[in-house]
Amino acid sequence: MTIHIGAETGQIAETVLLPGDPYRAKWAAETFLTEVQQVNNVRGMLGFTGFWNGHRVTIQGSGMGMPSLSIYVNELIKDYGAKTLIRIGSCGGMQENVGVRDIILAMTASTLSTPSRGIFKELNFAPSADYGLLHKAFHAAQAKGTPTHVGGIYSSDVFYDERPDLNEQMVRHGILGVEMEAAELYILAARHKCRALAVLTVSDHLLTGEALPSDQRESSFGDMVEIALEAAFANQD
Ligand SMILES: O=P(O)(O)O[C@H]1O[C@H](CO)[C@@H](O)[C@H]1O
Ligand SMILES: O=c1cc[nH]c(=O)[nH]1
Repeated sequence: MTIHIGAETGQIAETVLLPGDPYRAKWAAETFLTEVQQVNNVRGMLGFTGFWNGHRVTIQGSGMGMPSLSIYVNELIKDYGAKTLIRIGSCGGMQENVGVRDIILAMTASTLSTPSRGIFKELNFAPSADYGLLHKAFHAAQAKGTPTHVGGIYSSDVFYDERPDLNEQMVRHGILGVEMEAAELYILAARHKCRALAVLTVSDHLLTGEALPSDQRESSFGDMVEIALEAAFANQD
């Protein structure tokens, strides 16, 4: 049991999927896992452990933004021994060829700042995904036929952005989408020698203004969860 996670030692699997939304954790656990046990409800940040194709996996909400994710990921790694951490999140599309419902596999995550800024000081560390997970996720997505993009994303500290000039530069430099957690996940994984990846579903588009209606989100998000699970456990069957 930690300050923010009520699970007993041993109740968290080595592989953890991390949606920002705790209700997405509940939906994904109930939809994709068997023998599901709720392992956290501290602050309503729901977490569940169960099995997928015989593999033990935890799905734990991370909250919105890097400071929140940092709390859960620090405790999952340091107190519960998590080794593979895959974010399953929504994001805003930023390129014309990226459509709503498409999947983005975040190879790198640019930022203005992260909770780790203080330790890096003048170093502009480049947060990047675990290549093995990225490679497996790409093949899993291709096998499904889900439109998938691999490349750089932007992890923002704000949802309501006031810097259109910055967005212009990111679009110009090929950034695929914007979300709010992946960069700090990648940094923490690097620091603690864990594997991390962000698998994202495009829920809205910054250039077109298109947004996925809430009733259509579940099925699109399903592909993302399956891709994450297949990547985590590829070659382990
Ligand atoms: O859908 P989730 O995983 O929460 O991710 C995205 O949605 C939230 C903003 O609405 C932020 O957490 C952002 O990263
Ligand atoms: O952070 C996010 C998530 C979804 N859509 C956005 O535009 N931003």
